[in-house]
Amino acid sequence: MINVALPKGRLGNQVYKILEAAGYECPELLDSSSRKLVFENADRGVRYFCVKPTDVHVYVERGAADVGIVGKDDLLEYAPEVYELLDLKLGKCRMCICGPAGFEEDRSCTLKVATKFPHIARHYYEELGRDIDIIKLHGSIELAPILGLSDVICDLVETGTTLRENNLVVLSEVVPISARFICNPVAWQFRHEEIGHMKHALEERIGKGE
Ligand SMILES: Nc1ncnc2c1ncn2[C@@H]1O[C@H](COP(=O)(O)OP(=O)(O)OP(=O)(O)O)[C@@H](O)[C@H]1O
Ligand SMILES: O=P(O)(O)OC[C@H]1O[C@H](OP(=O)(O)OP(=O)(O)O)[C@H](O)[C@@H]1O
Repeated sequence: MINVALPKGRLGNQVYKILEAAGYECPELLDSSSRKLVFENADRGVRYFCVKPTDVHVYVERGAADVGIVGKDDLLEYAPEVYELLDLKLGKCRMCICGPAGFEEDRSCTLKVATKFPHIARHYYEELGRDIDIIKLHGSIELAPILGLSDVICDLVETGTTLRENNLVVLSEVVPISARFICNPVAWQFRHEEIGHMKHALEERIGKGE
C-alpha cells in the first residue's frame, strides 16, 4: 500500500483527478459530506490521508506518508528533506511582490513586507541587498498594505482577481509555482518499484487536462 498525503482544498481537487486518471482512484474520497481523513483502495494499493496543504511536507519528510503533493511554494519555504519527483504542472500560480499601483520604494527606510512566506521573502530581498521587516500573516495578506500594516506583500497570484479587487498590482515576480509530487527518501529506496510505478503513471497524465 502506498500512503499518499493529499492536500485538502483547491489543490487537492485537481490533484485527485490526476491520481484517479493515473489508476489510483478512490471514489469514497469524493463524498464531500464525509469527515473521514483516511481513504483506502486496497485493489489499487493506495491509501490517502487528507491533510492541510501546508502539512503535506511534514507527513512526507517524517515518513508518515510515502509520497505527497505539495505546492513548490511550501518546498521553497520549508525546505523539507524530501525528493521532488515530478512537476505536475497543476496549481499554477506565481509568487509575487505586490503593492499599491505606482508604489515607489524609499530605499532609506526598511521595507515592511507582509507575507505567509517569510523565508521566500527574506531570500528574495537578500539577493537584492535590501533590508526588510517581515510581518508574518496567515491569510488575507492583501489587507496589510491597505491598512498601512506593510508597504508591500509577498504572496501568491493566480488570476490576479484578489489584487484587482483590492487596488493592488504586481510589482515584481519572485518565482513561478506549481504542484510537485514528493517522496520520502527512505520510502523511495525501499519501495522503489511501487512508487516508481506511481511516478510513471502520473508522468503519463501530466498536461492531459483531467
Ligand atoms: N490562487 C492561489 N492561491 C494560493 N495558492 C494557490 C493558488 N493557486 C494554486 N495554489 C497552490 O495551492 C496550494 C494550497 O493552497 P491553499 O490556499 O489551498 O492552502 P493553504 O494556503 O496551505 O491553506 P489555507 O488557505 O487553508 O491556510 C499552495 O501552496 C499553492 O501552491
Ligand atoms: O490571484 P487570485 O486568483 O485572486 O488568487 C490569489 C489569492 O489566493 C490566495 O489566497 P487564499 O484564497 O488561499 O486565501 P487566504 O487569503 O486565506 O490565504 C492568495 O494568498 C491570494 O490572496
